[in-house]
This record gives sequence, structure tokens and C-alpha cells, in this order.
Amino acid sequence: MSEVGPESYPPVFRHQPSTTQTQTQNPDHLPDDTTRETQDFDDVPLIDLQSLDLEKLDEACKDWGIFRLVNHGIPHTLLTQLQERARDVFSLPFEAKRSLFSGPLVSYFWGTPALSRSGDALSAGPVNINWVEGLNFTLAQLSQLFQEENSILHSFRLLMEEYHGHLVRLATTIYEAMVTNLNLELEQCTSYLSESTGILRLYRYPHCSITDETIMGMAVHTDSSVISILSQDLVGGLEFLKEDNWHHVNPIPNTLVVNLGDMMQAISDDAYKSVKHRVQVNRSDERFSFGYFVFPAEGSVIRSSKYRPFTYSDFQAQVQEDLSTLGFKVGLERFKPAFSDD
Ligand SMILES: O=C(O)CCC(=O)C(=O)O
Ligand SMILES: [Fe+2]
Repeated sequence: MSEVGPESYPPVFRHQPSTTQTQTQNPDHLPDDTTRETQDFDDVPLIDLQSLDLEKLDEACKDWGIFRLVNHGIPHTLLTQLQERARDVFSLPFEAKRSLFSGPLVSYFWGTPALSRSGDALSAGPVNINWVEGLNFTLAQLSQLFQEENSILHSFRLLMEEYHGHLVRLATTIYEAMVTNLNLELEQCTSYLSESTGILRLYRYPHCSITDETIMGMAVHTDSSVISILSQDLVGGLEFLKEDNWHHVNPIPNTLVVNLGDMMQAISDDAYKSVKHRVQVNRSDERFSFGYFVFPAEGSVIRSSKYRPFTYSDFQAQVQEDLSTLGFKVGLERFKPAFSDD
């Protein structure tokens, strides 16, 4: 064992043992995390929000479940300032982060992304941890955080609030376009995307010098959200599965990545894909990314020809149960009318 990471890293990433077995995992982890080979080229669809091509969006949602978003209207300076502030915040000593971000509105986690909206980590069987640390913000209550003016955290919060406004605009615009494409009643679908459920997760993926192919920044999973919007720095590592092949999502400055989650797949009667994705570790560079996740309104019953009616809470409760009993997320399959426990 050797000390390789800075003091700001959670101890588990500082020492870098040859194998790392712990009690936690990516809660959205699926059991079929197998290959590491990834196609070199990157042909992820590009959607221009300023001249939104509905047909192209429909194709991206049906065939890919993931796309890049350009001309999104978020000032480049806002994205870079957020990246810089996130860097400052993650550079704080580990113990300082533990005590600063321990309230109900923000939580600090490492080794596993938070699963619940409140940011509580779930435990499952012993599997490799995810090589990531993160901060989970409940966006509806962001204004209650870091009230002390002139502090770094206060200005960080103001940036996140500004970013949040843009994320709501983007998610709503994309969602409404998808509903139009799917010929669904907008009014009926309004409760399937509730701004008040939004969460923002800031991630730092420590560099990982251990030679162990099974260590992932984030293990393969699908998001449980309706829509997820990701902003990543230029390090790279995000990959997604399409027709049994892994594809890179190479970082492009000022470009966001949108992926569809399990709720969108259900809403669309499986026409749209909740894409499987993962994050590779980097041997020498830290990586930063911000994920925005938005869900159906509390109590809103999702009706789909492919699944039994369920609420997002039912879904999460089932995921939680599967994680503690099976060690992985079964996901939407559980809600298929013919699903049997045997
Ligand atoms: O950091 C990334 O690139 C992806 C994060 C992710 O997949 C997630 O938070 O669900
Ligand atoms: Fe994800």
C-alpha cells in the first residue's frame, strides 16, 4: 500500500491497495458488467437546441438513449466557473467535507453514488467500489444552504442556482419535445416530470493507479430518472452500451450529454431507451462531472402498456429491496406484468 492521493481524497482512494473489496456499490449497478473493450470512434448523435430537429431527437431517443446537446444556452463561463468551484470544494480535506456536507439538503458520499434523492447510500453485497466521490444536492432546497455571504460555499451555491435554472429549462424543453414525438397528451404527462424532484450530483473521480480491470469510476447502470443531463470536463471516461458494444462519449467543450432513464423508457412504452452506461477510471488525471437527475412527481402513477402501474417510490423501494437481497438493481423488468420472482 502506498499513499498516492492527496489529503482531500477519502482514505480508500488514498492508499490504493491491490484489490479493494467493500460493502458498497453503485446502487444502480446491473449484473452484466462484463467487457471493457470500447469502440474508438464516437458517433453520439448531436442535438441542437436552438433549431430542434424533432425527427433527429426521436431517432436519438429510440436508437441511442443518449445524445449530445449543443446551443443549450448555458453560458460557457458558468460551466467553467462551476468546474473551478467544484475543484476547490473537493480539494478541501476529507474530514472538512464530511462535516460541511452532512445535512439533509446536501450529502457527501464516496465509493458509491447516492441512490435515494436525499443522498443516502444503500448497502449491498461486497463488490468493488466505484472510484468516485460526490456531493448530492436537493435542488428545490438549494437556497437554504450556505447562507453566509462572501464565503466560497455561498458563491458556489449561487452558481448552482443559476445552473439549476438552465437545467429546468433544458429538461422541460427536451421532455416536451419527446412527448410530442411520442404523441402523448402533454397534460397527462406533466406529472411525469417534476422540477421539484431535481437533484444535482457533483462528482470527482480520483485518478486510479491500481492495475485492476474491474475497478470502475462508476459501474455499469441505467439511471432511474426520466432525464439525466451531464456536464463533464475534458478528461473523458464515460461510455455507453449500444447493440452489445461499448462507445465512448468523448468530451467536447461547451457540450452537454443527455441520457434517458428508466422512467422515460416506461413512459414511452419502451420506444425510448434507458441507456446502460459506465465511467472508466483514469490512471493519471482526476475527472469532474455534474449530473442532473429529474423524476416524476411524488405519487404520480406511471401507466404504460409494458408495465404494471407504478409510482417512482414503488420503483425505488423495489430497487432498494433488490440491492439488499440480490446485490444488484433489476430495474424495470420487475414491473413487467409477467415478471416472476422464481
Ligand atoms: O460522471 C459521469 O460521466 C456519469 C455519471 C452517471 O452516470 C450517474 O451519475 O448516473
Ligand atoms: Fe448514470
